[in-house]
Amino acid sequence: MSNVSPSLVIEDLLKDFGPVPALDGRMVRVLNGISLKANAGSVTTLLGSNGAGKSTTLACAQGLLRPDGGKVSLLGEDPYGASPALRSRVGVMLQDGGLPPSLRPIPLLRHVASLYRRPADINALIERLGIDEFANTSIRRLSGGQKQRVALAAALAGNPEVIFLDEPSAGLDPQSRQVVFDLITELRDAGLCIVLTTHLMEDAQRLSDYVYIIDDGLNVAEGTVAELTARATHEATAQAVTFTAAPALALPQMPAHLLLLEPTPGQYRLEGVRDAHDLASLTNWWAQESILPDSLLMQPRTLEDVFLEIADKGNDAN
Ligand SMILES: Nc1ncnc2c1ncn2[C@@H]1O[C@H](COP(=O)(O)OP(=O)(O)OP(=O)(O)O)[C@@H](O)[C@H]1O
Repeated sequence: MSNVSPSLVIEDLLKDFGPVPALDGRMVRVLNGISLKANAGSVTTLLGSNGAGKSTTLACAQGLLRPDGGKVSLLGEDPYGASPALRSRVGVMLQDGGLPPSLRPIPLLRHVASLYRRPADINALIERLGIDEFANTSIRRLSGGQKQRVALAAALAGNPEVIFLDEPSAGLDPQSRQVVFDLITELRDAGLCIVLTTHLMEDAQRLSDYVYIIDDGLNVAEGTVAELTARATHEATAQAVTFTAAPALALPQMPAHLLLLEPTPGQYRLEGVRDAHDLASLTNWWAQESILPDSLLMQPRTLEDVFLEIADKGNDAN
């Protein structure tokens, strides 16, 4: 770990919305004490289900919303009501784009870049993100994925040190998604602090250096993808082994923590495998019955498994 201070520090963040008419005019607390840090040269991801509080956390981190408690420090300053000097060091890509609908993308991007003292090479960004392909279409008529690409270019136009990306891959086709992912990785390698939100586990797994899992306005787990998935292998639900063999085999008795199923004819699945002994329960049966599977797959833990376990625990506790 470097001794450089984190670009973003959030401590015990609280945020209330309301009054909400459906709740007899009461306020509703949507952030319940979120704490996190994000470093330069790193992709920090807030992962959580719909309504978990990710966008609200970003809005407080960017200074768009005033927190009701806790502290936010962005590049050493409180971002709420911050100086223009701080704002020029930060790029923001909002979930709904926030782009003026009647303008065409390229004049818009050139204008945004001209507002900054040290703008990015806007032509290079336009080419990189394929924006010239729809240069003559107004923002209003762009597809969701095209708008996303323009919004990303606008967020990068000022050459920011920190960039906030709210669901950057939403609505993108596989090719554009790859372009955006490569760009994010390059910006990270160039030293930017990138903070993004997603509820897509695969995106989080591919892009993140550090992940915070947010649930009900609180960070409930954190770590690198490797740390989060490794931790889960020691927990109750472990890896699954799937294999294909002749259909309708008589299934043997397995140790109580293992579950052997044939979900579809000839496709078998052993759940709850924690160690080599568990695997031996399976291979001993194959040896006794002279079964040689046609295919075999160990399924490593994914962020999705970790996320679902945490969500299950949350539901059990409620
Ligand atoms: N202005 C508002 N007034 C009342 N409630 C709000 C307001 N803005 C957000 N909320 C509520 O706050 C909660 C958190 O919303 P937020 O947008 O931060 O979630 P999210 O994790 O980003 O979700 P998603 O993945 O769906 O974008 C939700 O229950 C939402 O309905």
